[in-house]
Amino acid sequence: MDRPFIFINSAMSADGKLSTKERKQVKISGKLDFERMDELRAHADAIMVGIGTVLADDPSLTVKSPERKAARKAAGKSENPVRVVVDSSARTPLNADIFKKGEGLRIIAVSNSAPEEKIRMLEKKALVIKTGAFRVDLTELAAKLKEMGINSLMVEGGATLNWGMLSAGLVDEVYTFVGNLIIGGKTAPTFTDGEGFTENELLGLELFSAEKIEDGILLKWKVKGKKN
Ligand SMILES: NC(=O)c1ccc[n+]([C@@H]2O[C@H](COP(=O)([O-])OP(=O)(O)OC[C@H]3O[C@@H](n4cnc5c(N)ncnc54)[C@H](O)[C@@H]3O)[C@@H](O)[C@H]2O)c1
Ligand SMILES: Nc1nc(=O)c(N)c(NC[C@H](O)[C@H](O)[C@H](O)COP(=O)(O)O)[nH]1
Repeated sequence: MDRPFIFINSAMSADGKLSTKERKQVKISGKLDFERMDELRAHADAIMVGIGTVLADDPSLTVKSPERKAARKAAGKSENPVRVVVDSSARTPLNADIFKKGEGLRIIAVSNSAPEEKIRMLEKKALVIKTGAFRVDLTELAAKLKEMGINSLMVEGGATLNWGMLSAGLVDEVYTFVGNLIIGGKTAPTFTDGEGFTENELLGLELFSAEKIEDGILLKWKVKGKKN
């Protein structure tokens, strides 16, 4: 395959929302689900988020457990997976936590229409990859990551990037933790936003695991391709 193995891991409310209508982060996962997420991060070659998530949550995307960081080191890897931001217009703030915290390569994926001056500033902190005219070409980006030796890629949202990856046929597996709360709001981000599929484009999934974790449930799906 000319791209890495790609999976999405997200936490959503019982009504399918990723955050509130103000795009404010909500604690959906409990301690055990955050531990599971840390384990997934520690085993991934790279983690990817959209610029919407960086602007809303300012995540560091680092491995948290000292034991897992040490295990990565012992295996000759950096403490953290490569951190990738999909950011067509190069809006990533220069003081974002992904730059401030932890060691390891950062990649900012921009489009060819991103402002050159901002790209030069980002290049002091990260590798900048340009693909696509106005929007990052996710297929080309995935192929470039593979060329760099990235064999497993964990996508951590948000709603628009999930759509971009799923609709481009770039996702092998989807892990959704469904938490014990309702967020509501028709403008609150859901697991997959974007344009949405029409009736005859729907994406089929196969459930391969359902596990109760604290007061929620973790569902694991394989992506099977077009449903009909
Ligand atoms: N609960 C969770 O697990 C979880 C995880 C991550 C984010 N979130 C939430 O999701 C929200 C952010 O989601 P969002 O949808 O606003 O932003 P996002 O993180 O999905 O980023 C979207 C941006 O990615 C960029 N992009 C570039 N090329 C693209 C392409 N080809 N396809 C798709 N996107 C492309 C665009 O600039 C787009 O605006 C926040 O509220 C955050 O708290 C929740
Ligand atoms: N798995 C998960 N459960 C949640 O309940 C929740 N709100 C998020 N939200 C994802 C979001 O982007 C977080 O901000 C990053 O998971 C934080 O990452 P850092 O700790 O900064 O590395 N993710």
